[in-house]
Amino acid sequence: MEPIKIFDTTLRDGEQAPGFTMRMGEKLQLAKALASMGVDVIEAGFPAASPDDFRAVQTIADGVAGPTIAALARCHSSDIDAARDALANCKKPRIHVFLATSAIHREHKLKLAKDEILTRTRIGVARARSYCADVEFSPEDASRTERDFLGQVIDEAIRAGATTINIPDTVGYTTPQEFEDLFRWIGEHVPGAREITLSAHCHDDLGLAVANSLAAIRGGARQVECTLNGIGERAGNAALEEIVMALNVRPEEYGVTSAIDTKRLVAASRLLSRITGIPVPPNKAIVGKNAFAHEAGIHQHGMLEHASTYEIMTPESVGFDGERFVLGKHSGRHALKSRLNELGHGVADEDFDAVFAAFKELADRKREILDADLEVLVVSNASGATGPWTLLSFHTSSGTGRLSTSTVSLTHETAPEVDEAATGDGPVDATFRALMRATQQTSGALTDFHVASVTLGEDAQGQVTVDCERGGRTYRGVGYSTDIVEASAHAILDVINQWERASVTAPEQGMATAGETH
Ligand SMILES: CC(=O)SCCNC(=O)CCNC(=O)[C@H](O)C(C)(C)COP(=O)(O)OP(=O)(O)OC[C@H]1O[C@@H](n2cnc3c(N)ncnc32)[C@H](O)[C@@H]1OP(=O)(O)O
Ligand SMILES: CC(C)C(=O)C(=O)O
Ligand SMILES: [Mg+2]
Repeated sequence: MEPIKIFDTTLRDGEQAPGFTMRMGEKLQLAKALASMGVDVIEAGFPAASPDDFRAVQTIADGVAGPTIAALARCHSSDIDAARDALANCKKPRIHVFLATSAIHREHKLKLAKDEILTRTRIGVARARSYCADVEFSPEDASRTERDFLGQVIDEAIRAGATTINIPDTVGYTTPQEFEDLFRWIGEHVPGAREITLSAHCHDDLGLAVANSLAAIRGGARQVECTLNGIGERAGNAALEEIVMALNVRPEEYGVTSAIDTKRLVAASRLLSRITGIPVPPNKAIVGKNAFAHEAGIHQHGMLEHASTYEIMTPESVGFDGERFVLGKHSGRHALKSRLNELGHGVADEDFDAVFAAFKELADRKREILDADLEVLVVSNASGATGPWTLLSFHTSSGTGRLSTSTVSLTHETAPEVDEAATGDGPVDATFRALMRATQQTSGALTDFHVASVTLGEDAQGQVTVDCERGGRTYRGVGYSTDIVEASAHAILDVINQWERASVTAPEQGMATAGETH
């Protein structure tokens, strides 16, 4: 396995993207995290761009040990001198000089002829080399540059002293096949190209930045330029974590190995996200919240049998400590049973179908089922206090300065559907009255009402506890739902069911029940 250099440009190309500006202390913190992760080169900034950029490069050059610290410069003597000055105290400095070479950039932007590009390249690289033994040259927009001319420019840069030639796909235009071929061509046709390091710098305008970087490696690149989370100009740069893990997971494909401590990838990604305030998309490869999460029942079953069924790398290998098994509407019996067992809520086989049905019903209403939701499911099922009345549906309306109304539809174990309506002081009172009327209860009063959130979030379940008084005794009912009025209806019906069950077993004494409080 040959070593490959990981050149991180999060602090330069990454910071160029709108919304990703970082402050000095934040840059230093990120640079230290990159150094601990084992990146070979940190491009710390573009010193000529602003006094702040100059100071950031200087601070990182002075304060971060380990990696080479690179500073970017145009083919302008003042830019190159600024890079030299910012790197003055650096143990491993690199000046990175660039100049666009494609016809589009030459004619429309730089307004320079080919021979002027060659001259400026020579002068710029030689100046940088007179200051620093490590000089990188980038022919900007290389992938849209005429091949012969690109070869001439690279030759000129190598002869002027460049030790790394970086081939940027500045606008994300190339394809993997074309880029691999370009690197092979440079290695075979440009004198001295095999004596220096060839590097790839890809942008993601067509979503091909990582694929193109990997293709460049196959073509002979031994340095790849990339950013954490793939941030950078427009659609971004190639994502560091994706390149590194592709090399790790498929070494036989690329034949190179990086020095990155992959266990630090997730932490570095999160640090960047926290600094910039820009969240990592959940489906982002390697570092996204869902990168190792499974909700689908078939996948969860496979994972429970053997993790390799649906994972090509372990979460530990990238430092992922997030949720793995997410219970939701797509989950199946295997995953539910396994989670309940983990929580210490083993459910008997004969009860499991009921718990699973209640789980699916809740999952249709709630995006994610959390452990507290499972506890509620198990507790509701274990109480066994479900009948004889069941709430089919309800509707309430209420508003400022007007009575609330509630209509309810119920079924009874031994009777057809019943519909009733009532008004009250608020939707809970109206629902209480409608339920009393529908179930033909002649006495009983709602004396206390308490609502609590079972879990957090906008679709959290509410737990409603009601106390109802009848014949000098207080009966307690509990209901759960993502809608608190519905949870109230379930809680009230829980009490009414206790009354009915009590009157069936001992009608004349009004016997105490499981839900009774004194
Ligand atoms: C592909 C890349 O990512 S390249 C890096 C891009 N990054 C940045 O541009 C961020 C930092 N840039 C800046 O702060 C500013 O653009 C500065 C300070 C560098 C220059 O600012 P200004 O002098 O006001 O010039 P402005 O940005 O408007 O235009 C760029 C100038 O650089 C010239 N230029 C562009 N690239 C190069 C180059 N590689 N070598 C020499 N000159 C170049 C342009 O032709 C233009 O020259 P002109 O002013 O003579 O017309
Ligand atoms: C400065 C160069 C390397 C660059 O960022 C690009 O061409 O995308
Ligand atoms: Mg770039």
